[in-house]
Amino acid sequence: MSAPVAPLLEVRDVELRIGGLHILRGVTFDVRENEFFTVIGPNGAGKTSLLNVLSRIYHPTAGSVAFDGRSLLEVRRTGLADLGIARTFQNLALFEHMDVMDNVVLGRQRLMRSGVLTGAVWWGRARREEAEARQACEPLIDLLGLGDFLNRPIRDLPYGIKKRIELARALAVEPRLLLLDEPAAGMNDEETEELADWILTAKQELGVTVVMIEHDMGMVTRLGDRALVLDFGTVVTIESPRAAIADPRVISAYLGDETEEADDPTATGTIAVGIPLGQDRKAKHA
Ligand SMILES: Nc1ncnc2c1ncn2[C@@H]1O[C@H](COP(=O)(O)OP(=O)(O)OP(=O)(O)O)[C@@H](O)[C@H]1O
Repeated sequence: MSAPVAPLLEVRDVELRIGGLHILRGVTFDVRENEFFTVIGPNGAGKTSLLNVLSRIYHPTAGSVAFDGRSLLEVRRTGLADLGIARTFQNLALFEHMDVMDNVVLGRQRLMRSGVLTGAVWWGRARREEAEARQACEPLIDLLGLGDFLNRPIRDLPYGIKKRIELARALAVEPRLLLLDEPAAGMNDEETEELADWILTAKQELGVTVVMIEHDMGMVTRLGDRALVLDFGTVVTIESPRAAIADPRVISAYLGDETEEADDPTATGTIAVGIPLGQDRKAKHA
């Protein structure tokens, strides 16, 4: 009998308190290698805070986070790329005046030995490395269908393409684990559908493990192997996305006190997206 494979990411009893707020409460889950793991939950549930813990922006008050058997809590944020962890943000973080290729190549910095300063000294080596980095990014540019936009400044491109460039830049790190924070935020249905295709293509071709926060339930059910549902910083359930959005505990988490007034929240495939964070929800964090 073969030994069970250890999870790639192990999160145990994570607590996060900031000021008077208790943001994450005993959050525990595993992500398996090659899995597409999604995190859903109402506004203010703690999803981005959880991603901030995984990407070392927030240090948890208690609990442990291990990546490939090693504690992440001893790793600096700047060391994540070396470990093979990359992240995208809810708001685009691209250099608007630079072209597509330059933005994507920036993602490879950790793989280049010459930094900006050493580059000034070892000009020749830096030039060579940059040329190699550009060459190494070409298959990724092709994979994500960005070839036609290569030398265009980011600022001239539509939002949907910019999101794809951000994905390419994160993938240029050659990560084992990719953290996506609401990739479909601000996109229309068509753009969302298209981005979902690109994410799936990248995942399949590059064999990367993904943790994705997303409000668009169509995207979550289409891409996700499992969904972790957070509410008030607590894990409500971890199950297949379809089972999760039909789970009465999840429906009631999304609807809060409005359960009796609402029709079937899953009917549109976008369960309760945009339900505002009411006073009751805020009070419960304290
Ligand atoms: N640095 C911080 N300082 C104070 N409060 C914070 C901080 N970070 C997060 N919070 C609070 O923690 C709670 C959870 O926020 P978080 O952004 O993680 O939720 P979310 O589930 O990602 O919400 P949304 O879906 O609206 O993005 C919120 O009440 C938020 O105001």
